[in-house]
Amino acid sequence: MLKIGITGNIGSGKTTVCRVFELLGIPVFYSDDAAKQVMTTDTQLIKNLKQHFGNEAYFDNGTLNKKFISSIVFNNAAELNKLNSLVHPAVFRAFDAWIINHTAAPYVLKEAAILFESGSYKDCDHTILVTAPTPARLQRVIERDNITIEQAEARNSKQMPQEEKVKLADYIINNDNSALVIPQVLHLHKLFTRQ
Ligand SMILES: CC(C)(COP(=O)(O)OP(=O)(O)OC[C@H]1O[C@@H](n2cnc3c(N)ncnc32)[C@H](O)[C@@H]1O)[C@@H](O)C(=O)NCCC(=O)NCCS
Ligand SMILES: Nc1ncnc2c1ncn2[C@@H]1O[C@H](COP(=O)(O)OP(=O)(O)OP(=O)(O)O)[C@@H](O)[C@H]1O
Repeated sequence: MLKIGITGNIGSGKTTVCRVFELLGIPVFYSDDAAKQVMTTDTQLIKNLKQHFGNEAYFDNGTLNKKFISSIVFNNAAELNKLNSLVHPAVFRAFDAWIINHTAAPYVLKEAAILFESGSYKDCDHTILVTAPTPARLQRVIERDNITIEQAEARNSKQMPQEEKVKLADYIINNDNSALVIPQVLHLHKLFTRQ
């Protein structure tokens, strides 16, 4: 079974594109969601995160204080690296456990915002990059997450530039509204299922 990594910079529309693959019956592992999941269920990881970021990283009811963590990591590269080094091994384990339940699928998608930055693209048979121009991407996340342009730019600046990712990706899905997304998805689906 093929493992396909799918990524794109913040606001590119990778989650939206993944929903189309799901409509075709393709299982999608959402790394961002998995990260949030392990950060609230893996007791050793929770302990390590509290030890490093302080008890404020969690609310009293055990939920993650995303605003607090974001305010630290998206303004400091070393802190983001530390967060990544604590969280990513648990996400990789979650993916290995997840894929066991999807061996009947012709291929699976691993959606990750930082597929190339984290090096996890090396474990994938192919990679897809979802692209859109930076101003459109920032505008989308400002509206989706109700954040300021400065906050959106800070997050964007922590990611490898889209033009670098274009060089690394095997396939591109253009989501700038100049081309329809569904035919691009169907084209790749045919390739991966050898239809
Ligand atoms: C910092 C956290 C708590 C903020 O949560 P919040 O719900 O507010 O934002 P969300 O997760 O939707 O992230 C917003 C966007 O920021 C970008 N982003 C998230 N994590 C990272 C990261 N480690 N490096 C660079 N960009 C990132 C992505 O484009 C993402 O879609 C959260 O992003 C997190 O725990 N990140 C670390 C885990 C991680 O690396 N996740 C990404 C894939 S495994
Ligand atoms: N072609 C498009 N035109 C306009 N809005 C779009 C388009 N594609 C996606 N969006 C919207 O832009 C926002 C970002 O899309 P989505 O959440 O799929 O991006 P993402 O790449 O997963 O982002 P992030 O890395 O921030 O999680 C969403 O609100 C989505 O509905």
